[in-house]
Amino acid sequence: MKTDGGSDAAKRRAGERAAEEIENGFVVGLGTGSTTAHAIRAIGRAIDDGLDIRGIPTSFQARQLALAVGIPLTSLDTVDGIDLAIDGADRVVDAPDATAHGALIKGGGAAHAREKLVDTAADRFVVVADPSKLTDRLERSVPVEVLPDAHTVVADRLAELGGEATLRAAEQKDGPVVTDNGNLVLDCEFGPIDDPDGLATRLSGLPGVVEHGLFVGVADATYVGTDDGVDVRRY
Ligand SMILES: O=C[C@H](O)[C@H](O)[C@H](O)COP(=O)(O)O
Repeated sequence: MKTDGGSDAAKRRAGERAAEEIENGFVVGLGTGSTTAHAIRAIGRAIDDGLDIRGIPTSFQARQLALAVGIPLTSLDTVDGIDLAIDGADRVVDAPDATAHGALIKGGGAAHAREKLVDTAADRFVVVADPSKLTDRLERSVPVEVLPDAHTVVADRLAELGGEATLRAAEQKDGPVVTDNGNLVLDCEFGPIDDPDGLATRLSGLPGVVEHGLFVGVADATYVGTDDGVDVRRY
């Protein structure tokens, strides 16, 4: 599984705390990544103890883990809604006085397209993170999932927006990362992103872009695991 540093104990505290929010009968969006994996394992243990819920995974990885720990699965087109989504993030803006407070960059594991679909469909979306993910403003590259035929055209459009795009390369395969949806990922460096909402709108408008990793105004709370507990930010 891809990881991005951070303490595993802090990730576990955040994930397990978020899993405690789940009530009997919930439909739960199951995010992707090493932090959410702790929530998924905790949900599996709660199911062993009698909790009755259904999960909607956001990736192949989340689905495999959910199956392994015994979470009954369903799909977006089978349910009336999602009660709660739990998902990780690569960066979380932690600046209460800034309009971007709570904005996220996701997609370090190339799962952001399905994650955004599920996270935005949920009545409540809780981010789980360790302190290494918190930042005053977004500076990390933005993952942009593109149709395979579109990667050079989109890279040119991203350059016009001031970004430098790199096609994400696979690590144990020659060639690019191919997403769960059969697409490619451009990681785009914009430098400091002062207006994530505006950039998100421009990225969404580019033909060939399937989804980008800026999540602005989507999260309802972030649970930050620490050395000895969990700090909660509500938005
Ligand atoms: O595509 C992957 C997702 O957006 C992950 O939720 C994100 O990369 C955070 O993963 P982790 O909890 O492993 O840092």
